[in-house]
Amino acid sequence: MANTWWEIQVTCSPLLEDTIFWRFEDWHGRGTASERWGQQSRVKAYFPQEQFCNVDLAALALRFQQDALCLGINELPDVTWHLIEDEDWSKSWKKYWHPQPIGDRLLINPAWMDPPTDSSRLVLKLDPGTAFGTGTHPTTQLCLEALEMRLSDAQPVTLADIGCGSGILSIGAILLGAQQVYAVDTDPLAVKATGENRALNSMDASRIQVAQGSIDSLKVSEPVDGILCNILAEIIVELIPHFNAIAKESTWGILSGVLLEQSKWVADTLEAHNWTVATLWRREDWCCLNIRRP
Ligand SMILES: C[S@@+](CC[C@H](N)C(=O)[O-])C[C@H]1O[C@@H](n2cnc3c(N)ncnc32)[C@H](O)[C@@H]1O
Repeated sequence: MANTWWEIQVTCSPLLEDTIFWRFEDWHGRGTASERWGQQSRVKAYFPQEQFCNVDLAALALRFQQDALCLGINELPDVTWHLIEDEDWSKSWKKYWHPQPIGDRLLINPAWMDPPTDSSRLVLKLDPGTAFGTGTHPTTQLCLEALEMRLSDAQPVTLADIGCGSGILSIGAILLGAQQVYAVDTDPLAVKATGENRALNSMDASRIQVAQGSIDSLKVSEPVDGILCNILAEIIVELIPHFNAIAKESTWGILSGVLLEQSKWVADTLEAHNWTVATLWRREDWCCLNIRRP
């Protein structure tokens, strides 16, 4: 465990907030959080000191400015960073993360807090560690809400979770009634976090089988009923041609991590591989594609 952390703070136009948030999550920022600051947004994240040196941080600030220019935002983001000690760090980011209801049935509860006693929701306990997936990002929320709709008929289904991160979708799926989930992630820290969160939720290792790798590392013995994939569009379009190997005629999918302007590109790729977009759900600049066979 690191003793010293970078606290990076970006004050920017609300139009840039999502991009900054996503970049922080993609770089495995701990406790990524955003809040309104007058007319502006303020996004913060924490990183172990050894992850960046000052030069890296200066380059990162430049990257955010380029993001603003690419999006046609004239008001450039203000980026600051400073080092804080371990104890301050845990107080800093944990204070932004509270129990969070998602959809009608789930409640994401930080591992270090007692779940509320007055809620009838299914409690998903989570300590994301350095992995993506706290439930605060719109793409994760959209996937969980879509799962809730898909699994409400309580059919025993088997799922693949490609890019499982903290394991939030796999665990949410089991809570919502899925029988078994096969999860993979290319990041070993995500594989570890998924295993730890599975245990935190008292789920047997056989219900969520997690492995390091991508779609070809899924340990499925037969086609799955549903595919979950919340990764960036650039990666999803590379994975789509491989979906057929783990799917049957009735298999459905929930894909997110796709920016609205990328949705046509992803839909066209799906159609070229015998999939169709049944519904497209939108939150902020992101969308979630509910897919099935034509
Ligand atoms: C946006 S996070 C999603 C985490 C979680 N499933 C959620 O919905 O919040 C994407 C995850 O995909 C992983 N990833 C990236 N490329 C991948 C690939 N080609 N195959 C499998 N996982 C990948 C990343 O390491 C990251 O943990």
